[in-house]
This record gives sequence, structure tokens and C-alpha cells, in this order.
Amino acid sequence: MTDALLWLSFGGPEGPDEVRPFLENVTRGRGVPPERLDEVAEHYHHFGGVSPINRLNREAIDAVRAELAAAGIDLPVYFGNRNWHPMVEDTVAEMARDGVRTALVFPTSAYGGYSACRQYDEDIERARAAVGADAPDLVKIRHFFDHPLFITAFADAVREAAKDLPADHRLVFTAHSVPVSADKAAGPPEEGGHRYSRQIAEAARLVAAEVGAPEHDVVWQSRSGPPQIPWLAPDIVDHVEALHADGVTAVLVCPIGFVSDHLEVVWDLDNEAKEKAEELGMAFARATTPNGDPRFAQLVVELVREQLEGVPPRKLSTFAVGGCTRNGAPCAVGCCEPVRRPART
Ligand SMILES: CC1=C(CCC(=O)O)c2cc3nc(cc4[nH]c(cc5[nH]c(cc1n2)c(C)c5CCC(=O)O)c(CCC(=O)O)c4C)C(CCC(=O)O)=C3C
Ligand SMILES: [Fe+2]
Repeated sequence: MTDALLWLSFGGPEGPDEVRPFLENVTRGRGVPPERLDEVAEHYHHFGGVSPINRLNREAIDAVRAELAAAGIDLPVYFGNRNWHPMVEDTVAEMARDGVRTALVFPTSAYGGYSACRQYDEDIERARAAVGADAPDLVKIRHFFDHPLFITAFADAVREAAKDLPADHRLVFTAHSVPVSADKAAGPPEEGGHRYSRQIAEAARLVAAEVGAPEHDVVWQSRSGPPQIPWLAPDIVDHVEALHADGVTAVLVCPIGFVSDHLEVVWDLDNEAKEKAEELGMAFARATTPNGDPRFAQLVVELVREQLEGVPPRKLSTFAVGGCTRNGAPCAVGCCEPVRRPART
């Protein structure tokens, strides 16, 4: 018996006074240098200290409520975040007070890997521990990077963005960079690691195939951490320069690694990458993320029905189904082990 759905996301500030405490929460004990924090705070202040992410999540939740109702599924939807209010600990406490005994959890990330999957398991574990004996059982929904609705939503967004560009543009996919060591540790050990970057590459391949792109690249964005630690590369801004040097004159960027047009997408792509392209005289367009697409709510409801009714998982890749675990357990022993981070100096 499932009583509720918990929408679990990253969180973001909703005013200038919230930027610093939010960033402190994100980076607590993670070895992100203070200079990087100052720089990222500026990105938020550029938008009045408001990240779009909470509003986008609330809009998506409204769409999911409507879609659940249309499917005749009576499931209240709760909203909780890792790093900012509404904090997941408070939300799970509220769920317990409302008498929720078992709930599904939809994480706003389609992928495996420590930051994209296991850290949400840690959030679930932490929130349940904070609530204590009354905490509901929480079952996390699987990775959906290869679900046909996810791929089609991105493919349509790419086709829409392509209308503004010459036909010979280059299609470039981006995802959040992570430390190379974290990607190496991503996935169950017997899979050989790199679950995050392999799933990103597979989703990119599926979208590129659906739009019939002759060529595409997968690059990274929003790197943080000290410069001496290797992260997945190349960065999108460097890649725009490299494409220019190769004679490419137009670039279409698709942020395949994210589900919404939150601040990292808006800042790193619509500001930094676009500025670089314009400086080099290249045409630039960005595809939107699925959040605003009605198919995103359909996707969520289909994933819920997999759990409630045993509807078979629809997927376009041959990759193993991952990410679905109970009460914050990892997918497998040794899966996405957090990599020890250097102490902050
Ligand atoms: C894989 C991945 C996703 C995708 C999966 C998912 O979506 O969950 C993601 C999403 C997001 N990342 C976000 C924001 C930030 N991420 C940071 C830092 C970091 N991200 C990392 C990875 C990821 N991050 C990592 C390895 C770090 C280093 C520190 C650490 O190991 O934790 C920092 C600290 C400052 C900085 O150094 O940039 C900020 C502010 C926002 C919210 C944007 C908004 O407010 O609208 C979102 C959705
Ligand atoms: Fe991040």
C-alpha cells in the first residue's frame, strides 16, 4: 500500500539573503574553495538571489498532480529538498504527521552516480533518521535517462532550437561535471564504473539518433572543486572554442544532464557558453529541458505506475535498470561509494 509521492530535489535560494546559507548547505565538507563559492554566489545575485529551481519544481508537481488525477491515482504529492526549504527532513516529518506509512520518492535526476543518485539515497536516510520511528518507508524511483518520454521530450526541444540555426550546426550535449574519481566509482562494482558518464553518453546517443544528427558531442559544465583535482572534461565553454577552431559556425546545446532550466543551465549555458559563441561569431541556440513539457508529468506517472501496478519498465537502452531502492539503501554493495574529498584549507 502506497500512501504518497515525495518529490525530492536539490533546492535553491528564493531571495538574496538565502544565497550564502544555501551555498553553505550545498558545499558542507565538500572541499569547494571559498573563491568558487563567491563566484557562484554572484551567479545567483545576478538573478536577484532567486534560483528558478523551486518554482520549476512546484510547477512540475502541479502538472504531476493533474496527471495523477487524470489517471485515477489518488496519491498526495509532497515536496522536499536536499539543500534548501522545503527541506526534506521537514517534509518527511510532515508526511509522518499526516499518517503516511509508505511513499514513493521521485528524485529530480535521471541518472546514476554519487551526486545524481546515491546522494539522494543519503537524503532519504538522513530524513528518515531525523523523523525517527514514525518515519515512512521510502522507495526511490529508478533512473529514467533512457525512458522514451524523456528522450522524445529532449528530441523535440532540440528540433525546436534547431529552427533558429543553419542546418550544418553541431549538436552538443552537456551534463554537470563531477570529479573523475566519482565517475570511476559510479555504479555497482561489477559494472566496471563510469555509470554516470556512460548513461549520459547513451541518452545523448538516443536523442541524436531520434533527431537524425549526423554528429554529436558530449561535454561537461558547471565544474567546481579545486583545479588540481581532475573533473570530467572538456568544459562546454572550452569546447565552443575548439569547435570554432575546427571551422564549426553554429552550435546547438542540449543540457541532457538536467530535468529543468535551473540556475546552472541558465547561467553556464545561456550566459557563459552563449557569450563565448557570440564573441567568436558563431550562431548559438539552447534546447529546453523536459520540466515544462507535458510529457514530463506523464513520465513521472508512468514511473509511479511501474511501482504501483507492476507496469513493465519502458526503456530504449540495454543498460541495467538502476536507482530503485528502499529507505536510502545503495543500489548494490559498493555502488557509487562517496569518494573521500580533500579537507578545505
Ligand atoms: C551531477 C550533478 C547534478 C545533476 C543531478 C541533479 O540534478 O541532482 C547537479 C545538479 C545541481 N547542482 C546545483 C547547484 C550546485 N552544485 C554545486 C556543486 C556540485 N554539484 C555537483 C554535481 C551535480 N550537481 C558536484 C559534484 C558539486 C561539487 C560539490 C559536491 O560534491 O557537492 C554547487 C556548489 C557551488 C559550485 O561549486 O558550483 C551548487 C550551487 C543545482 C541547483 C541549481 C539552482 O540553484 O537552480 C542543481 C540542480
Ligand atoms: Fe551541482
